[in-house]
Amino acid sequence: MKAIQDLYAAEYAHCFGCGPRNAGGHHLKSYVDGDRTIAHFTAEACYSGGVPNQLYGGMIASLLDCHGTASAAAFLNQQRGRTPELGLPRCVTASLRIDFKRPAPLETQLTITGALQSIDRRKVWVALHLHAGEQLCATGEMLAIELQEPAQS
Ligand SMILES: CCCCCCCCCCCC(=O)SCCNC(=O)CCNC(=O)[C@H](O)C(C)(C)COP(=O)(O)OP(=O)(O)OC[C@H]1O[C@@H](n2cnc3c(N)ncnc32)[C@H](O)[C@@H]1OP(=O)(O)O
Repeated sequence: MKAIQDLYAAEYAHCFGCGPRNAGGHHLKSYVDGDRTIAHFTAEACYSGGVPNQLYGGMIASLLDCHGTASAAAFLNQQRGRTPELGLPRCVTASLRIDFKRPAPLETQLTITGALQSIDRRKVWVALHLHAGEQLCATGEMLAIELQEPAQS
C-alpha cells in the first residue's frame, strides 16, 4: 500500500517532516488503516529533549503535524468518495494543540494515529495520538484546512 505522502503532487512533496522529495527530511509515512490513519517513526538519539531518553517536544509536534495533515487529506478524500490514486486535497495546518502526557523515548518505535473528528467544507478536525508501545505519550487536536486552488488569470 502506498503512503499518503507518496501520493502528494511533486510541488507539495518537499515537506521537511514527510516530503518524499526532501533529501534531508524525516520522510514520515502515513497510511489509511480502516477508519483511522497510522504512522510509525523511530527517532535517533540526536533528537533528545535534554532529559535522558526523552524525545524533543518539537519532534513530537512535527510528527503530529505531518501525520495530521496527511490524515486530513485522506479523510476529505473518503468523504468525497474518491480514491487517493485520483489525487489528494492539499491540506495545511491551521492550528495544532498538543498535550504531552508522558516522555516519549528515543530509538524506540513510536506509533502515531489519526481519527476524523469532523469536516466542515475545507476544514478538517483530526484527533491525534502518539504511543510508545502501550504508553500514551502525547495527544493532539488539529484543524487542517484545504488549500484553495489559485485563481485562474
Ligand atoms: C496533495 C497534498 C499536499 C499536502 C502537502 C502538505 C505537506 C505537509 C504539511 C505539513 C504540515 C505543515 O507544516 S503546514 C505548514 C504550517 N501551516 C501553515 O503555514 C499555514 C499558514 N496559514 C495559511 O496558509 C492560511 O491561514 C490557511 C491556508 C490555513 C487558511 O487561509 P485561507 O485559505 O485564506 O482561508 P481562511 O478564509 O483564512 O480560513 C478558512 C476557514 O478556516 C478558518 N480558520 C483559518 N485559520 C484558523 C485557525 N487557526 N483556527 C480556527 N479557524 C481557522 C477561517 O475562520 C475560515 O472559516 P469559515 O469562515 O470558512 O468558517
